[in-house]
Amino acid sequence: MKPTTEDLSIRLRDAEDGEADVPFPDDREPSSGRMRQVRECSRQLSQEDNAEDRSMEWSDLTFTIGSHRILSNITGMIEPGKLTGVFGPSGSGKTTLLNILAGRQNTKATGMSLSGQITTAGSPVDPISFRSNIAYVMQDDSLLPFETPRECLHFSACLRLPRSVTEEQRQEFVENLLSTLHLERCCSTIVGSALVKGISGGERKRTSVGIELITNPRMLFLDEPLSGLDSYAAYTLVVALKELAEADVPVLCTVHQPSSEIFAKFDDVIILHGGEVTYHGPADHISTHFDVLGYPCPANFNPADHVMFLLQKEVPEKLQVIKTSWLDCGTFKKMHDQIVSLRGRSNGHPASSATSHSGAGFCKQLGMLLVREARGTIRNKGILFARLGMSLFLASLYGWLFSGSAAQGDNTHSTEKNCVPSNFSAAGCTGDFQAHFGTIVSLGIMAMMGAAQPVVLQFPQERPVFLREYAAHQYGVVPYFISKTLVEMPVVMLSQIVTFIVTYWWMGLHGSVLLLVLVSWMLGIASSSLALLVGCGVSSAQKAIQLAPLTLIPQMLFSGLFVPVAKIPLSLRWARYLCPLKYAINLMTIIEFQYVKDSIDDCEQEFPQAQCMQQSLGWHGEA
Ligand SMILES: Nc1ncnc2c1ncn2[C@@H]1O[C@H](COP(=O)(O)OP(=O)(O)OP(=O)(O)O)[C@@H](O)[C@H]1O
Repeated sequence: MKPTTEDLSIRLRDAEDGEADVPFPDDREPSSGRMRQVRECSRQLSQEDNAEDRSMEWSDLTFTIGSHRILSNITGMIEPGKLTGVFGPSGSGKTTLLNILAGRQNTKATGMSLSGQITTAGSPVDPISFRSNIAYVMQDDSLLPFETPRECLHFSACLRLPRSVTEEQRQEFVENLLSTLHLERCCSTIVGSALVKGISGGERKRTSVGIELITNPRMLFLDEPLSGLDSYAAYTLVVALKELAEADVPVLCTVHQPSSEIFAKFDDVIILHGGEVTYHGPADHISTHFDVLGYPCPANFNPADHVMFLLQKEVPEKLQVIKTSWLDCGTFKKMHDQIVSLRGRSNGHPASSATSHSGAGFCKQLGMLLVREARGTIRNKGILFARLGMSLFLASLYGWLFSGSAAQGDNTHSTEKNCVPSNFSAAGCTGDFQAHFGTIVSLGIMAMMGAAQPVVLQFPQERPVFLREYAAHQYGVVPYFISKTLVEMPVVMLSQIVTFIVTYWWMGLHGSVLLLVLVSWMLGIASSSLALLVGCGVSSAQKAIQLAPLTLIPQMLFSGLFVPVAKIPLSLRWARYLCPLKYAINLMTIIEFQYVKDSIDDCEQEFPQAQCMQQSLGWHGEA
């Protein structure tokens, strides 16, 4: 005969009574030496002590999007001293639960609704305003590829620890953290990326954890920290997390498929299925729980695998029985009573929220960002040489294409009568003048594109790092932008010098080479700032590439090459004031054609070509 839900509940209670010497929650003896030292050190350095508030409880959490119930009546808690894992099949709601508790899930958009209560040490919290108290390590590591683990930790320590902390203390803390996370061997190797080999995935993950430990967080959440790691790297990371938990920081992490060694490291586990809890309690009690429900774990079988297979192969009616039995069992009731008692003690007082603002002032932020940006630019030799190589190649191509096209005007001042340069054809603004003016416009366009193109992709790639650091109040937008621009300036200058060294004599230009380099450099800076703006407005590199022409192509239309300024419809003519390219081309043509300007002024009435040039260049108040 099939056991009823009531029978199962009684059997579960009996089984739990037999284990009365393992109370929930259990008080394990903290074993970690080094992690505890790091915690103590960060607590002292950040001058905060909130050890008592380090628990989180949630009850009856239900989250729906439209008609889709993603989480259903979830109740649970995490406590200091414990490493808690959230397990479950794909799509069971693990990430959603973690994000809601961490205040990183948008729950207020149209069609979304969240109900239930979240408290910390019994005091109600709004997860979004409490989020700065929770360190969160995302599934994809947000680290800069050309920084080393030591530099990442040092950067974070400089900007997040209070100003009273000395440089020696900071360095000592960083070294301590590196050795606690077993990062000594790779501390001077770059992090790397998909294209550049760097430290291993496990080391990257431990670096991310280290960054979050700088400011003494109340709790640490990690989304799928073991994904992509080999079994040993995954194990060492879990050992580090366990040590951290034992040093009084509750750690909650989602895990897809833990090995038995990893599973054994967890103190508590939450098993989700279809947005509902099937088990939440001590990891070493899970086999007994499912055994009582009629699903004994075979000998020498990983209990996590056993439960995961069970949840995926069992029919819906039986799964419903498992879920109902959980709400009826003693483990759940003890946890529920503990939550009620904690909330009763706090008397509904809202939780204190320690907001961590940058420990550094504006100049310190700017200095740190400048050093990091310059370091990244110098180390990223591939991109640096590609930029300079591209300038060299394009300059050679342009030089070849326009070779000598500007040189023919040298006889301009030679005769009194023929005062307009000989390169102005009788057909008007076409022919040689067009080629001469074309050299200037194409140099301008090259400066604009060459500076904008690399930057437009840069921010979308760095976006996760910026968002993480900005959310942690490490620095403001202004120092970030200034540092990027300041580091971009010498790079743009270098590529303009390369361009003009190749083209100036080859094309036979007349204007001052220094002024031409200066103007195209300013154009490059303006264009890279514009590209940064486009990059900031979109979430991915692909979108940035698609949007970039929107800002660059209209500038070319107002350059004066395709249609003279005077012929642009009045209703559109104002737009040229928004185009750095137009300003630069005006300046460059004034510099380049200065030697014929007087002649053109003198001959304006006599030669229609001269008037045409006045219009193209925007002289006589048209610019
Ligand atoms: N914005 C959304 N709109 C509709 N459904 C969503 C949305 N976000 C998540 N879901 C659904 O919620 C369920 C839970 O998603 P969640 O990412 O939390 O699962 P998970 O357990 O973390 O899965 P995995 O292990 O594969 O990452 C899934 O069925 C998913 O399709």
